[in-house]
Amino acid sequence: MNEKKSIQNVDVKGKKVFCRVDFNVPMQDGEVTDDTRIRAAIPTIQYLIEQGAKVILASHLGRPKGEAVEELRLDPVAKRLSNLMDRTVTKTDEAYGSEVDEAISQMESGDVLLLENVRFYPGEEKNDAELAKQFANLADVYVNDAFGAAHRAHASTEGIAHHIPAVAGYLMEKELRVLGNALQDPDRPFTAIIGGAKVKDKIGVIDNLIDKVDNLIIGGGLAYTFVKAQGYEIGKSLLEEDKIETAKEYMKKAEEKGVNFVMPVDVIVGDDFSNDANTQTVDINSIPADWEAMDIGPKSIEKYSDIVKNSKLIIWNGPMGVFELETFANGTKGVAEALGQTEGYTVIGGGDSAAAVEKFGYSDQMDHMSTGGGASLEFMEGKDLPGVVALNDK
Ligand SMILES: Nc1ncnc2c1ncn2[C@@H]1O[C@H](COP(=O)(O)OP(=O)(O)O)[C@@H](O)[C@H]1O
Ligand SMILES: O=C(OP(=O)(O)O)[C@H](O)COP(=O)(O)O
Ligand SMILES: [Mg+2]
Repeated sequence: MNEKKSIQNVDVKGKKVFCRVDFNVPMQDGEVTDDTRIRAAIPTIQYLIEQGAKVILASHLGRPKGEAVEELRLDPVAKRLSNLMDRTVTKTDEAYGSEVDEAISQMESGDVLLLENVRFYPGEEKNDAELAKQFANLADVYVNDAFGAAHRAHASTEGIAHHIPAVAGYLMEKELRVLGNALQDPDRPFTAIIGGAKVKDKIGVIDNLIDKVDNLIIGGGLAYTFVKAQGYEIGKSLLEEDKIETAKEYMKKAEEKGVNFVMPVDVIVGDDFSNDANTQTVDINSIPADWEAMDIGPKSIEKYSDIVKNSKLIIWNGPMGVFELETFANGTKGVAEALGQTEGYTVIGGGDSAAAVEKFGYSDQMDHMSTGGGASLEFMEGKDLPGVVALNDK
């Protein structure tokens, strides 16, 4: 990262700045339920304002797959940012085009504009060259502060950087510095806890983590592809069918390398994806058909907590269960508590994991709360992040 230009190495005074942020925040009923990622981007936005730049913010929200989805518009995000910064944030209903051109032409130094969800355009995730140019045409300088999306080579995270001067924002810099330091010659025992719902994205990370960690704990929706790979039935639990063989290979590799591969020993199953679901606590080999495993059970929490308390470095990405529903929150709460109590160095990554830790009141006890889940995992694996690679060298 040292070799990439940062916001301080470029003149932004009075310039139009396209600033990619990760405002992919948890939402419910049109309200932002956790604004960690919005707050994390404020130092960069504030700096740009102080420099008299015209700040054009861009972000994705959710996975709208290239078309406009009403619930994924960024208006609630603009409102929250405006409240947090106590200033007007103009929001456009497009991310480029005549409405945007008009709004930018009205901007004065220090004004802040938020473009519409960039994933409403099919070219965003395809890293379409034309769309990247459209974005670049809006501004003089590109700042990437979206660490949480830096593992994506998309038009607003990668493509645009090839057209105008491109530098890292403060959040991007801080994330790379802190995560880089933690991973350099890690203290041991080194434990990784991986959960969450983005199974396809995250399962591959395990391969490289096995080469680095002493304990690899699996939980959340990610666990059940492994449970299935062990030969147990998983009812209606989250499954990535075509990753079962991969899961088997990873478990074998962990055994060969002497890595302690830790799976849930019991789970809470529900008959409905709601707080009113009927629930049962069952051993991992007894998940009933037609039920869905939505949290880890008490024996698993205890097992995971013991390992966490005896570790010197713990990285955690992905909730242990559907923590948004109180009925299935105990696993995530229990693991968060153990991380809060351990003397080891704790790194939490991911929009939803950070939201959970915040919700349960443990964020002050963590050593580093990363805004990136998939991004922090890929970085810690040693992979290059396309959103960083594309920035200008010093
Ligand atoms: N057993 C499970 N079944 C279904 N979804 C789950 C399960 N455990 C966790 N989840 C969901 O995983 C989501 C977060 O996953 P992910 O985005 O991968 O994590 P992060 O944002 O921390 O990187 C949460 O919304 C949570 O409800
Ligand atoms: O929320 C995000 O990642 P995370 O769930 O791993 O924390 C980022 O905004 C990336 O989103 P994406 O996984 O839809 O590309
Ligand atoms: Mg997430």
